[in-house]
Amino acid sequence: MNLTDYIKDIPDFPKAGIVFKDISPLLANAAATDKAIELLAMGLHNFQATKVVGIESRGFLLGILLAQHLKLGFVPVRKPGKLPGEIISQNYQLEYGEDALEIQANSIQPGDLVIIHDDVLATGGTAEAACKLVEKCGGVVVQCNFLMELDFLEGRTKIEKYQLHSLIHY
Ligand SMILES: O=P(O)(O)OC[C@H]1O[C@H](OP(=O)(O)OP(=O)(O)O)[C@H](O)[C@@H]1O
Ligand SMILES: Nc1ncnc2[nH]cnc12
Repeated sequence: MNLTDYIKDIPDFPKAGIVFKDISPLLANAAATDKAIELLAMGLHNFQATKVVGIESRGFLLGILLAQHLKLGFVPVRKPGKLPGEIISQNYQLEYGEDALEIQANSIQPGDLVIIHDDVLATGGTAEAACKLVEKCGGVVVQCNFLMELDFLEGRTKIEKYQLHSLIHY
């Protein structure tokens, strides 16, 4: 099975000039989803991870399945104003402007070994902010894990100090 058969290019979405990588066909196919999780999890047992962190919103979809597959708890990193209780925030640069991500302060304990999952690594700002949030909580990022990496955007340069694994490169 070739997972790229289940990822559809949508030209000019959400803006003109962007080719959006739509994972809906993959999610709609149980065997393809299963294969993606099996491949994402490969080698991860070696990291002795204690948590999987998924980034809102598409990072939740496979992130929770990955956490279950590894028998680990799942922790959401969310866009501002979505999480209750004590939260920790991290600002990051977008192509134009700034955004922020948040995590619940007690969701990661000092010493937790964390796998960060998202569907896409593009410019890398989102993943870098998620890594910083985990570290602000005292956790250690043991791997950043992506279904897809858009190589031409060079997002990996922002998170080059971490272990990085992307299943599919464009
Ligand atoms: O590497 P970057 O340039 O930071 O971009 C990658 C992020 O962009 C997308 O999320 P988006 O903001 O579209 O949100 P969504 O997952 O809720 O659709 C994707 O799911 C990653 O989280
Ligand atoms: N081209 C793209 N397709 C899907 N998600 C993205 N996130 C950032 N760039 C993306």
